[in-house]
Amino acid sequence: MIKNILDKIVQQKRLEVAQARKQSPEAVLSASEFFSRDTISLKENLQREGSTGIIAEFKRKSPSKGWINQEADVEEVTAAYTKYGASCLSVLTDRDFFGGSDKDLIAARKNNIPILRKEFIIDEYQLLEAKAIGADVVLLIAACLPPQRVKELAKFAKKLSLEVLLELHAEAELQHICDEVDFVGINNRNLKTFEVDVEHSVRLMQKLPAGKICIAESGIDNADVVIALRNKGFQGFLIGENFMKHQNPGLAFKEYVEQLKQKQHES
Ligand SMILES: O=C(O)c1ccccc1NCC(=O)[C@H](O)[C@H](O)COP(=O)(O)O
Repeated sequence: MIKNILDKIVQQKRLEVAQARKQSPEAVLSASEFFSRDTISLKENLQREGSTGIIAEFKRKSPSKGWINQEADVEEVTAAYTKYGASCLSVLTDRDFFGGSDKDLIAARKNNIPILRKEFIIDEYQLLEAKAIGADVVLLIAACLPPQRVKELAKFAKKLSLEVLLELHAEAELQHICDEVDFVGINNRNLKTFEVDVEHSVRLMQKLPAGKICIAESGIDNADVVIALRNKGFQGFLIGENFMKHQNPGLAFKEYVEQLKQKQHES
């Protein structure tokens, strides 16, 4: 029985992985021009003095909103995100639910900042793919994986020099946190109702073990929220729709960062 959207997405991923493995076996992936490149560290970027901490997402559509920006040009948008101070790019590579593709990430790779492959990872093959298309960071979603699989996949990612963001939605998933993950993300979007509540990340953060870099995800719609979350100890802020809903997401990002800097200066 399908319980929420993630179950549906994971079902689709199983089919996609089986098909992709036939089309491009591991040896093909490891021959990619990006496979041997040195990855760029998000950890270092987030800890850099003056970092905005913003992980700016290229997101054309979503299960909760349908099409957000069907026309957006990935090269143009990610270049602007980079130019105006993103600490990292997040690129959705899922086609069916988010309108993304591996090609989008390859296009975003022209920018010299870390890139998160935003994907629903259930298999080591997808980590090889991430490396082959030029990602630096991968996402593991606790709600899709048992704790032991998080550990195995995170270990495999580290061998490929990929940093790992573990995403939590609920307190019951705290047991998924392991030494191999670099960042713990708390997603504010309820997967059953799609409601977003930024206070969710604040509440759950208080239960996290010390020592992990925390990233707040979803529904962060203004600079005041970033400041409030930073004051609570978050170092990263994953933001998609708030920029992508504008005709010119890069300009929306620029204005957001200007507001953030202005407010930080005043406080
Ligand atoms: O965005 C959705 O509707 C969604 C539905 C089901 C699973 C994941 C979903 N989003 C993935 C994300 O984590 C967000 O794209 C990311 O946190 C940015 O969120 P936002 O700033 O609210 O676009």
